[in-house]
Amino acid sequence: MTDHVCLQLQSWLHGSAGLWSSSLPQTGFFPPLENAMLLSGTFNNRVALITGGGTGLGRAMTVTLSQLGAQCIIASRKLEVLQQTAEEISSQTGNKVHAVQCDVRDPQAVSQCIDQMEALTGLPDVIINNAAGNFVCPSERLSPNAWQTVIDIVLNGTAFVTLELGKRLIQKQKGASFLAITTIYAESGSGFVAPSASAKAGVEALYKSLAAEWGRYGHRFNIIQPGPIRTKGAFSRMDPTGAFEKVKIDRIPTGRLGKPAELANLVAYMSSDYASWMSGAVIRFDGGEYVSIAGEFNELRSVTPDQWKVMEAMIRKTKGS
Ligand SMILES: CCCCC/C=C\C/C=C\C/C=C\C=C\C(=O)SCCNC(=O)CCNC(=O)[C@H](O)C(C)(C)COP(=O)(O)OP(=O)(O)OC[C@H]1O[C@@H](n2cnc3c(N)ncnc32)[C@H](O)[C@@H]1OP(=O)(O)O
Ligand SMILES: NC(=O)C1=CN([C@@H]2O[C@H](COP(=O)(O)OP(=O)(O)OC[C@H]3O[C@@H](n4cnc5c(N)ncnc54)[C@H](OP(=O)(O)O)[C@@H]3O)[C@@H](O)[C@H]2O)C=CC1
Repeated sequence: MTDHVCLQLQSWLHGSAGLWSSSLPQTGFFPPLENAMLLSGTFNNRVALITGGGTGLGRAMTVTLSQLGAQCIIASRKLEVLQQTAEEISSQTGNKVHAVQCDVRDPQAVSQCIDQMEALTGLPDVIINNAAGNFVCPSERLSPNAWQTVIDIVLNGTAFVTLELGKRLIQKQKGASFLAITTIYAESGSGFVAPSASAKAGVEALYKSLAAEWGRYGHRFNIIQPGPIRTKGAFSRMDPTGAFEKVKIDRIPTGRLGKPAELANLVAYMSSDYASWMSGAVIRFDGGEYVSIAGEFNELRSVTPDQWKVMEAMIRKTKGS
């Protein structure tokens, strides 16, 4: 028996058993709740700008904020996509969603887009910097333009939107909540997405800096780092073959991907007056993925109770160093 368990352990250590496969099957402990969490009317008489709000996670944020009473503006490059999303959400919630075309890489376009927005709704109370560009690529294959494109969308785009709106809000003495959507690897860095990691780290530095500087103008700045949540935009560029999805799920302690509506509830809370004392916060929202990857001994999840008996006996038998 003991020899058999030792052999199993050796085979596991040498990688013939799945390193990340847990000895306990996930039993659906963490079902997602996808309805809007806050009270209806929480965002009545509020205007929310969501960059990249036409698709994926930005779209889900727009649905939730609109359900809760906000008048939303969604902005990105593809006007047709924005218009369709805006119409669908407006008719679903009864609250107007406006579509405004804007390439956040271009500061003049950003300024014009904000002019348009001011004419439509006045300056926003809630700003969600969600637009992004990303793709997996070995760093030695990146061209200068590939690097620059991601930095321009993510870091410069967020800065142009935030600074232009911030200046106008300060001028009008109007408070606002700013939120940036980054990623869990903004902190750790990550191979194969170096431009995105660098840009998202820059966004976090910008938001923490402004949280300190612009609280005096009534502005809050917070950050959410989502873990993997299925969207066409992300998954088609991060896992085009689908080969890595199971690996990802296996290393998430809650045993599943996140849902767009779950993230949208957190966005709504952090953008609402219920969070008016929250500024400079960085909230990781990843089902436990980050700590699961980081912990030195977390692979030991694969050790079975029989294997633990053998290992414990070996450890206890050892005397001295
Ligand atoms: C290990 C397990 C992995 C499993 C993963 C599973 C799930 C994912 C989990 C987590 C996700 C975590 C984080 C996600 C972060 C995100 O940001 S996801 C958001 C993704 N959404 C988007 O990217 C939408 C917008 N993107 C785009 O429009 C385009 O993709 C692009 C960013 C490229 C910008 O488009 P455009 O301005 O039209 O640029 P170009 O096509 O002209 O390209 C500019 C230069 O970039 C080079 N380039 C483009 N694609 C690639 C590529 N795949 N590889 C290498 N280089 C690329 C292109 O050649 C241009 O450079 P040159 O001019 O040729 O030098
Ligand atoms: N899904 C996930 O697992 C994760 C996502 N994230 C983050 O969540 C956010 C949303 O991503 P997700 O919904 O998955 O992906 P999407 O691709 O659906 O969203 C990205 C959005 O950004 C917009 N966008 C891209 N370039 C520009 C630009 N130059 N100017 C204006 N808008 C632009 C796109 O619209 P258009 O093409 O019309 O311009 C699109 O709506 C991003 O910040 C991403 O980094 C972070 C961690 C995990």
